[in-house]
Amino acid sequence: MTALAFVRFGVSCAAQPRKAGRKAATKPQTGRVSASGNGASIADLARENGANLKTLNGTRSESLPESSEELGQDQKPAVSRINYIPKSRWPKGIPPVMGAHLMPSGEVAPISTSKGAGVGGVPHKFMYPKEDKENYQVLQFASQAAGSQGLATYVQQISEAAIKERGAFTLVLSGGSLLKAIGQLVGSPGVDFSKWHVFFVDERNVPHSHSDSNYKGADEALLSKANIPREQVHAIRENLPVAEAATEYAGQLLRLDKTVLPRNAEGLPIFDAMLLGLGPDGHVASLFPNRSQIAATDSWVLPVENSPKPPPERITMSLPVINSAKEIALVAMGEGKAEIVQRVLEVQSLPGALPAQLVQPSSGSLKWFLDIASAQNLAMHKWDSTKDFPRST
Ligand SMILES: O=C1O[C@H](COP(=O)(O)O)[C@@H](O)[C@H](O)[C@H]1O
Repeated sequence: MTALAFVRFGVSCAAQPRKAGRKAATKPQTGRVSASGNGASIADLARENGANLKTLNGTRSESLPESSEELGQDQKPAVSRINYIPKSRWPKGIPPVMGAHLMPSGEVAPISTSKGAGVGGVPHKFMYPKEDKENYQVLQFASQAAGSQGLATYVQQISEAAIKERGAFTLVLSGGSLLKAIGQLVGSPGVDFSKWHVFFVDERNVPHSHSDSNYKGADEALLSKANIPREQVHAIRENLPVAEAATEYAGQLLRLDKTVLPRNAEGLPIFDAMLLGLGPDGHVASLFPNRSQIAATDSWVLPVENSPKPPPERITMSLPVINSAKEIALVAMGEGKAEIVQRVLEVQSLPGALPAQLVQPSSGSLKWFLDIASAQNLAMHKWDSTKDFPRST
């Protein structure tokens, strides 16, 4: 049995563009195409879609220099650490599309921490552990615009179902690039924002007016435009010491009526929808590789100090809370996410090295939202082969 279903939206249409300057597809195809048995590789897919194969197959020359000779003497050690991007590569700063960030050490954060795994040998394949994970899906859209539209539609559908069922919809937001997609729902008939309760999976410990604040991003993209009652926007408090902010947020969640935020058998909150971004190092929320927060099982909300991605102080929901959600969307679109998407979906990391691999809802469902650019390194056509790719046994 295959542990992970793969669905392509719209990618079999002729000449779906992925380059800027060509009009992007905005509507997802309604039909679903299973990867199994169609024999198409990502390269085939790219050809079908008019993508430049050389770019798709080439190593990401913008990530790493061709050889250490390109670097000055003082930067050579960075090259030997193959997971690190030399700062000299982008004198004007790391392109935001890479989602890169400087660590307190002054180095640029690793694209992924498991790159060495399997080098020179057979990589260990990442598998979602249980066989009965029919609820885990990878959705690949023909363009970022189509993926954003797909995400908006997904949220709209969950919202409608939840409101019909119990008169409320609970949505947990991340910061970053996915917020704009949800903003598209403003003005959509059929979205009853008055029943929405919005939460934050993580926040940076800065004032809400600060450009680093996830609340600010959500406010600009959605909250200021949609008629969600302010008391139903459950923000992580600003201007508190980080540990207090975490405790205060857990308190906010605990105090909510169970008709709004039900609990599961373990007493954990069941959010209707949780939208997670994917950092270039494999982080989700503010759960960073190899940090103690990943292992925390006794708190709903955790403080983070010395975050490898600035700002250093953050507040994050814990993995048990994330994994109790009914629907989780892991959103990673654009070429800058291609490498980490491949690592997370196909290469088994050391425990804790890729937090995104630990997003495994216990009884809910997980959908990856990818576009053709972020999925370009995946060997999805092999996923159903237990010989080539023993994802499930
Ligand atoms: O720092 C963060 O980064 C992740 C990923 O953001 P993206 O812009 O690369 O999508 C985000 O999901 C998280 O909420 C945020 O605090």
